[in-house]
Amino acid sequence: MSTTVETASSAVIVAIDGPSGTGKSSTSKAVAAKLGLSYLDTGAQYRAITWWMLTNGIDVNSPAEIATAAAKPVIISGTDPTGPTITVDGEDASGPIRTQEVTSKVSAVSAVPEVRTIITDLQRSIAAGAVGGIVVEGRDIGTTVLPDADLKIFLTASPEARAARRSGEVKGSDLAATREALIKRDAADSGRKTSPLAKADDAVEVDTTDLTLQQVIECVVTLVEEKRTDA
Ligand SMILES: Nc1ncnc2c1ncn2[C@@H]1O[C@H](COP(=O)(O)OP(=O)(O)O)[C@@H](O)[C@H]1O
Ligand SMILES: Nc1ccn([C@@H]2O[C@H](COP(=O)(O)OP(=O)(O)O)[C@@H](O)[C@H]2O)c(=O)n1
Repeated sequence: MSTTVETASSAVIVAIDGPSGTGKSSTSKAVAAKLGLSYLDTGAQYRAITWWMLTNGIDVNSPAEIATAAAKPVIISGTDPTGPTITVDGEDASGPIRTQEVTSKVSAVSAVPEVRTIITDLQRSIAAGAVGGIVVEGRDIGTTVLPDADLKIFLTASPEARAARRSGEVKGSDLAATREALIKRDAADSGRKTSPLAKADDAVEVDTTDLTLQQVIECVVTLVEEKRTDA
């Protein structure tokens, strides 16, 4: 299958990658809403397939079992940035995919090549159908899913800043434990064989450690507008 995604000529495709807590989701949603683009959270899709495996008795420590079951769940992503949705076999999965159990297993499930092939195809078809353009965020969008994206951004931030942001979301969470879990997940995502978390050679790197979310959003909006002017 070709990796080139064809969309209407005015449509812009933006790929935003980076590790956990760098601001991918918040930035991508805000940029897409501001510029009238669709939005796709690819992490939510990997979380959804992981949740399905866990609730359907699949041994998530067995890559062979995961591979055999990978094509079974029907995952549908709604791409409105002001209200993104995700369903699995018709059921709203937006809550259950954010549990600690799913977070701790998602790297193992998403490392299985059969899972990546299925989810990557799904992502490409969603991007191709986004006639007004789309912001797609994840770990391998600029390198693998949409290598011809018009603009590629790679967000980074220090582990301390990322852990502080993540623990700020959960009341009573332990900062040190959050930091350790985050570093462990980054290592698994960066170290896997198939389509690891990586910066594309032609991606613009933005270190968000000392930037406010608003500053990051403005930076990305400016980069998209520059691309549109150049086109
Ligand atoms: N530049 C920033 N400064 C402070 N907090 C931020 C910044 N970017 C994002 N956040 C906050 O950090 C948390 C994680 O952001 P999120 O967008 O979910 O990151 P990611 O998708 O990369 O994991 C959210 O609560 C978000 O509001
Ligand atoms: N393009 C992507 C996106 C996510 N993922 C996997 O999905 C997990 C969850 O992604 P996420 O974006 O929801 O993670 P958070 O950083 O938001 O916690 C990641 O840790 C990866 O294991 C991936 O492999 N490839």
